[in-house]
Amino acid sequence: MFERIDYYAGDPILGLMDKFAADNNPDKVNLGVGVYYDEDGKLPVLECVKIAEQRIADPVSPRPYLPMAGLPGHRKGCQELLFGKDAQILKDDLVATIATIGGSGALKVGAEFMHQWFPQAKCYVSDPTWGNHIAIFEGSDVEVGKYPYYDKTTSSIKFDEMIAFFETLNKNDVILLHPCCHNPTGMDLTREQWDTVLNVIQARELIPFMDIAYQGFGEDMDSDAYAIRKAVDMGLPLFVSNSFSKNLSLYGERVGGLSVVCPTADEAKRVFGQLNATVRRIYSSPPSHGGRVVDIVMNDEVLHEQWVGEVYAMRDRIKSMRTKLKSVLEAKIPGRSFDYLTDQNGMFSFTGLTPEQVEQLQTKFGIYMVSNSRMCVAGLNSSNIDYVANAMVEVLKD
Ligand SMILES: Cc1[nH+]cc(COP(=O)(O)O)c(/C=N/[C@@H](CC(=O)O)C(=O)O)c1O
Repeated sequence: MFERIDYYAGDPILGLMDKFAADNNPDKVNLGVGVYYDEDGKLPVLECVKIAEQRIADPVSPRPYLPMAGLPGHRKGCQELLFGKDAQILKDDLVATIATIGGSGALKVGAEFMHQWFPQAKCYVSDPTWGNHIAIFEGSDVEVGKYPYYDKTTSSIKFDEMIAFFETLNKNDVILLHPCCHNPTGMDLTREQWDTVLNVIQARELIPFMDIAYQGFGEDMDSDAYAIRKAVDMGLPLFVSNSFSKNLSLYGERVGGLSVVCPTADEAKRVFGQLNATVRRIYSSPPSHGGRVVDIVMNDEVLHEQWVGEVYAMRDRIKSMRTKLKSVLEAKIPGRSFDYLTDQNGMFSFTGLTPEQVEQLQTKFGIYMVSNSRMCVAGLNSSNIDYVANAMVEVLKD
């Protein structure tokens, strides 16, 4: 019956978690999956989340189905985080926002919506990008192409090539963009570069789809949303998928959002309805617990302020690990530049190691990076950073 079904080769990122768990090396270090670990190597529960969960736990309340679009407070929290508390588009009801099953769920609903309502549109992703971007859109029968983005030889962005490529695209083609903390390269556009990209998108009548999964880990909550808010200022139609997995450290609670900025309130109403219909036919409604945590943290002023502080502490620890690793490596390999570690933003660094060197790190040292050489810098801490640096020196020498 099922003998013709292909074996699943596994996911290049999530598959690392199982391999890491099975590794008996006492010195093993997980620099694979994009998860923030604290200075003790532990996945934190944020203080603001603890308080929110205490409120949810006492008094205990029933767990009815949520609306297809999720809790209004979850949706409001997404909108204010992405567009700003006083954004005119929110006052004018121009944004259709639903709560989703993480950023992945937001991308999936967005892809399904595009396939249904813009069937001719192709989706273009950066080269390289988060691998699941391609799988999610192709899984919704949206044809996926790649735009030039990262130059491995110079550890820089192929900006002119990217712009030239955008200028060849057709009306309503979708461009999947990372507003900050690019995954997997960590290389972000400058504000001037974003302005140029958005001008081309406007001129070619392309549809920007911005996937922001690390808001707050780059510069700050508002700066990280620069591209999003600039697109709004320009009056562009805009899709935004956001994730609270990393900045609320709620990975397993599956909380995110999908927002669509529309030209009129009537269009926003139409889009909102179809987003609901799309949710209904995929998973009916989003999870309750995570949605309530988002609602409480995002809408309680005191908890929101505490949350921002906790995110910036995570951001700053990652930045300190980047600086430390760079200085240790440059001391051990004089004359070789490791500027990429501090040029890059957010959770990831594209180390440029070859697949063979990445494999050696794993088999000889128990250090796990993604095979494309992506390192999750948030897996580094004071007790493992010298071990990782020495191992990198070893494999770089071979
Ligand atoms: C850019 C991006 N977008 C969306 C997601 C999905 O987030 P979620 O809210 O958990 O559905 C991730 C997750 N990235 C990390 C984990 C993964 O691969 O699923 C990663 O890149 O390691 C991203 O890196």
